[in-house]
Amino acid sequence: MSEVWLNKIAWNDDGLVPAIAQDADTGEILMVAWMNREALRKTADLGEAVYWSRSRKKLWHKGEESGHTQKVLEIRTDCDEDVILLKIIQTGGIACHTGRKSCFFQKLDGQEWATVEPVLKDPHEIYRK
Ligand SMILES: N=c1c2ncn([C@@H]3O[C@H](COP(=O)(O)OP(=O)(O)OP(=O)(O)O)[C@@H](O)[C@H]3O)c2ncn1[C@@H]1O[C@H](COP(=O)(O)O)[C@@H](O)[C@H]1O
Ligand SMILES: [Mg+2]
Ligand SMILES: [Zn+2]
Repeated sequence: MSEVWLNKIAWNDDGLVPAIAQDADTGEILMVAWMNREALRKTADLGEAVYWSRSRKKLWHKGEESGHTQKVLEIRTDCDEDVILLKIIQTGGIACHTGRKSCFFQKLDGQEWATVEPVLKDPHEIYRK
């Protein structure tokens, strides 16, 4: 198989690489998750973000439950090929399972982490649990 492009990635000891999802329009960082080989291959094939869930130990097609899929416009890696950057369009405008746009909603304020982004939708309405 011609998977030279996948061999180039510096997979960690668990066979994973961190993947950053960035809003293709605004440049905002929406989330960071993990990919294994299969996840990256599927992401490229599908044109939608597929991660590896470390706790659930399975491929995770982002949005499979919430509908908040991520359309992938571009896949990049960095100079030493140990991180993946996805330029995406976020379906529903919500990447985070807390109902916020971005997972990066906590900001250091002195000695405390302050929540600085609004919940756009109640997670109980997004997830049936
Ligand atoms: N939807 C999310 C979600 N969205 C963004 N993120 C971020 O992505 C990171 C995923 O990396 P991890 O390896 O820590 O993921 P994980 O711990 O294996 O995932 P969970 O066990 O938390 O589900 C998290 O740390 C969050 O910052 C999410 N992490 C988990 N989920 C869960 O994924 C499931 C499916 O959600 P949808 O994909 O939106 O349908 C639901 O159960 C959600 O709770
Ligand atoms: Mg987690
Ligand atoms: Zn989140």
